[in-house]
Amino acid sequence: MATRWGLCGAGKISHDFSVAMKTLPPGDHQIVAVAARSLERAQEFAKKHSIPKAYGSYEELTSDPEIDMVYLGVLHTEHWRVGLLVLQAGKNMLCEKPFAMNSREVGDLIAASKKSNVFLMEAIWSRCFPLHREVRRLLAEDAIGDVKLVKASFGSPQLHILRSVEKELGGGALLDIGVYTLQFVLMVFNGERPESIHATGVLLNSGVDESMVVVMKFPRNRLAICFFSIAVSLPNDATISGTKGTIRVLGPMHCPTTLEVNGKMTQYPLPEPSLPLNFTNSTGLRYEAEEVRQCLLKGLKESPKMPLSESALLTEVMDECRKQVGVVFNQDSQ
Ligand SMILES: NC(=O)C1=CN([C@@H]2O[C@H](COP(=O)(O)OP(=O)(O)OC[C@H]3O[C@@H](n4cnc5c(N)ncnc54)[C@H](OP(=O)(O)O)[C@@H]3O)[C@@H](O)[C@H]2O)C=CC1
Ligand SMILES: O=C1OC[C@@H](O)[C@H](O)[C@H]1O
Repeated sequence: MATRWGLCGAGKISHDFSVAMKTLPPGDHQIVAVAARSLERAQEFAKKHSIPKAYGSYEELTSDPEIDMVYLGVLHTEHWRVGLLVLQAGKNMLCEKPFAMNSREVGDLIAASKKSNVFLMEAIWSRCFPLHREVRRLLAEDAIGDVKLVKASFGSPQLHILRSVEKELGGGALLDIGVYTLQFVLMVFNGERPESIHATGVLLNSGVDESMVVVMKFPRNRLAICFFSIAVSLPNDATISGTKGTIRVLGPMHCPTTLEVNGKMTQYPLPEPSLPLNFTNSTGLRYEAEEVRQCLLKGLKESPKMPLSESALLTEVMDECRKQVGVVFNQDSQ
């Protein structure tokens, strides 16, 4: 039986997610409904993507018994509020990154999923790409010896995008794109907690971070450096340096298709989209959708690829970076 999806939010990422779903077998995945804050907008989206049902509120979608899994594609600032609505209604949920605005909100989402005994995953789609399976295999087999240093960058000029720059919309480089570089480091170090974090950054007038550099030290003298910016382009790649070799994930490291291991390149091509996309390589969103389906089929409540404990740690690291750089959201004082 197909996994029956409901989409909360009819914005840019929900569009790309819907296009990606078209690259999967319809017998495995179906989008049965979309909800937006306005019915008209939901209906327009549903028509474009041939989705049978459209709702003018998220509440209506969460009480649709035909939905197995909700994809939450609303702004960062809405993940907590709408996420709680979904989880408390007893629905499984794949929540766009960043999971929420801070550790308190993430803790609430995790607690709500446990209380309702439903599946929950932060949509760190990078981890579901086939290339990542290979990276994990190489690390597990010690193919590059002891990992000593990890480096990851993500720069994307998006100062013209309101949600990237406005504090009330959850703006800043860290939560939007820095999150990918930090999760990469945590993935390499198997969810271990860093011993120390040093973050420095540059703020926009709105008080959110334009650019940041984060240096972390992990147990057994292992280091990581992440740098990211919403003002400039960067290589957007990631390098894992070990005593016996190097693994490089070429840009775009958050949705990667090229892997270099000790100088040898391998490509992992993506399917072509049936409609124009808003973001790079978005047909790769298919892999997280399939990961969710496989977890549901196994009766899992979280994904081993992005466990809830790692989402919690990732958010704690981001909280600490924001504290050091001086980015404070209203949500931090609630
Ligand atoms: N995995 C990936 O590669 C990507 C992930 N994302 C993540 O997806 C999420 C949405 O990003 P994106 O699609 O670019 O954003 P959009 O600007 O397209 O907004 C998404 C939805 O958020 C809701 N929304 C918009 N403005 C407001 C507001 N002022 N108050 C309350 N809700 C609002 C709307 O829902 P409605 O339609 O119901 O009105 C809108 O459709 C973010 O958390 C982002 O991090 C984004 C891009 C790429
Ligand atoms: O997840 C994302 O990846 C691509 C970026 O441009 C976008 O802002 C971000 O949300």
